[in-house]
Amino acid sequence: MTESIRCVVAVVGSLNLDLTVVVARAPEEGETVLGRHLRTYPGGKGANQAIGAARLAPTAIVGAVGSDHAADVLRGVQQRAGVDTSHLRTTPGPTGRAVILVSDDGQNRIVVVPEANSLLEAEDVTAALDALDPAVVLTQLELLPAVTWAAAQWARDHDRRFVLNPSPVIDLDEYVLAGADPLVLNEQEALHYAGLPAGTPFDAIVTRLLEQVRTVVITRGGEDVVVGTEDAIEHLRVPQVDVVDTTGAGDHFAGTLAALLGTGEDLFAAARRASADAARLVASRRSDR
Ligand SMILES: OC[C@H]1O[C@H](O)[C@H](O)[C@@H]1O
Repeated sequence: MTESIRCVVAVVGSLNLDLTVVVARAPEEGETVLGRHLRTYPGGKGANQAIGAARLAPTAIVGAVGSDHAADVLRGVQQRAGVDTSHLRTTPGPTGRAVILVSDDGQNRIVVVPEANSLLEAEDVTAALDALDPAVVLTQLELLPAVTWAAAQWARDHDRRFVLNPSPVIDLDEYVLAGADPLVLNEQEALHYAGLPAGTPFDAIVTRLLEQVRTVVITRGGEDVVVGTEDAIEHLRVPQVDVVDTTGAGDHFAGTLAALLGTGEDLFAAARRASADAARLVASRRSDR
């Protein structure tokens, strides 16, 4: 008899087919620019995070895709990465899409059209987490607020680690924020949730966030990663690389971090390793990842 492997990370999250246009520079308002080429890639913050986590620990994705070809593509990509897709719902209609502009400096601008992602319901999440019984629940904010709430509530009720990547930025319920351990976010998101203006010193931002959440990890691109707990705030150095495409790097960071935390790594060590992995990703084209 084969023993089933315990799920370490359950990613409650979005899956999108990314339509990516590479441009020399992003257009200004009212301006037209020529794109270099258009490519499609499997994406969605949840899907990207699940792939990052699955490299290090048994991982499942809890989400929804549509009933189109994109759904087959995304499910196949998850399965080939070793992600358990048995809690991926198929809903009538299209799968989520994202339109992404990547400019020559490697930076991106993203518009997400949620489609099937917005059909995932709180009950789906609770039932899936009951069945998977993960050590860590990782989520972001491309799903309905009630779904995020259900993920946070399940983790709290079952005393499991809740890793929250509050992206894209919305006005988030205090209850959801309070469970975050850690809250994983970038600089702009950190300013928003801290309610502080640009230019505020990072330790002050972390201190403010720690009034709302248990632990904080702020990724600052090539600058550093700031990790805050009730005992210490540390600025971790990140590897310096030539930036090719930053798309999905933050997701990869969050997935890696969740997997390492789920396997018993300490937060500072996990953030160090996750930033090294994310740096490697940023230095490569998505087609080569
Ligand atoms: O973080 C990058 C991701 O954001 C959006 O979800 C896109 O689908 C893309 O893959």
